[in-house]
Amino acid sequence: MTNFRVVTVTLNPALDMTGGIAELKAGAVNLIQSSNLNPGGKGINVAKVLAELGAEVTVTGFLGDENQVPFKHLFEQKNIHDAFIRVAGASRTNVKLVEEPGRVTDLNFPGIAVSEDAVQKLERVLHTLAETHDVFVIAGSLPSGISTEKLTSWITVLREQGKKVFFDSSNAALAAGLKASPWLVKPNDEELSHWAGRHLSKESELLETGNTLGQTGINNVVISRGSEGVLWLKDGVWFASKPPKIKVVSTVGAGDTLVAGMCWAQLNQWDRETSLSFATALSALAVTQVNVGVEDITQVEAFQRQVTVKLIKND
Ligand SMILES: Nc1ncnc2c1ncn2[C@@H]1O[C@H](COP(=O)(O)OP(=O)(O)OP(=O)(O)O)[C@@H](O)[C@H]1O
Ligand SMILES: O=P(O)(O)OC[C@@]1(O)O[C@H](CO)[C@@H](O)[C@@H]1O
Repeated sequence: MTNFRVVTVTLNPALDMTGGIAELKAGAVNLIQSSNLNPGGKGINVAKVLAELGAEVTVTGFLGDENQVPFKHLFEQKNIHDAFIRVAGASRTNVKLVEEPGRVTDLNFPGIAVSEDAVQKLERVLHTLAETHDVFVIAGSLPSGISTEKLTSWITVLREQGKKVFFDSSNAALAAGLKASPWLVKPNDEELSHWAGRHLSKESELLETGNTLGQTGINNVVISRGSEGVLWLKDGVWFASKPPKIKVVSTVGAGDTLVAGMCWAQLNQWDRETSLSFATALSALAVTQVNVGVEDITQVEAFQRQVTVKLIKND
């Protein structure tokens, strides 16, 4: 019997303040035309989407005690189990400026520094959750107080316990997580380029770098490419998907939604084409709205019929 229990770990959550603007001018006064404030952070976004799809989700990580109310509301609304460690202070507010054609400028702040005591508390929570959960999603940046070595060791321990770890991060945290061979990684093309130390613009370059990752023991390498879609390596075989052409409202959280879709597909043990077309459609739908979430599953199914999936020759 499949269980649909998932833990998502957000070490550095954020309130996302999204502002709509016709055209952003650096160094000038910019008037914002519309605004939204939503609890976010990569693991929380994944949790929200998974909960809406029907998974039983537990969230953990570090949450500031001063502005936790919107997060708590979200967890209550979506029946998400709250296992966050509270830390003194306010979780960061990240600013997302969305210009008319859908271009997003992210202003991501550092977040609250985490104490050694809080780190130990989180380790105990992860240890307990590992007794009853097989799937963990670790996503987002590291706040100060969490070393990259810690991240590597957490993923290593979970993998040694046979857990499926989905991992999505960037910069030094991405490199640290990759060292522990998570079960699935989802860099976007830019993050992968940064990791590789060279600009990967062609599909062949992305495949080559993805193959290198696959050879390190990572079971699934999922590369997201915005409107170009997704490349997915599993068992030495690449598949590519292309989403339908859509009007972009905001791309914030599209990558998290893709991770949630891949995770949901795995929980359901769908075949590869179904998994990839579903996750691609789900993430494309995310782009048509400001916040992440699946209001209407029939919309996802309609998008899924327009996604193309093809096998790629891997030389
Ligand atoms: N303009 C778009 N049109 C259609 N689908 C899109 C578009 N942008 C993103 N997507 C879908 O969302 C997926 C993830 O997008 P992207 O590659 O931008 O992730 P990301 O950079 O990790 O996102 P973020 O960090 O903002 O959450 C893509 O692979 C694609 O399936
Ligand atoms: O600084 P990080 O943790 O890498 O990214 C944080 C963040 O940009 O990721 C989500 C979108 O993917 C947002 O909800 C959030 O603001």
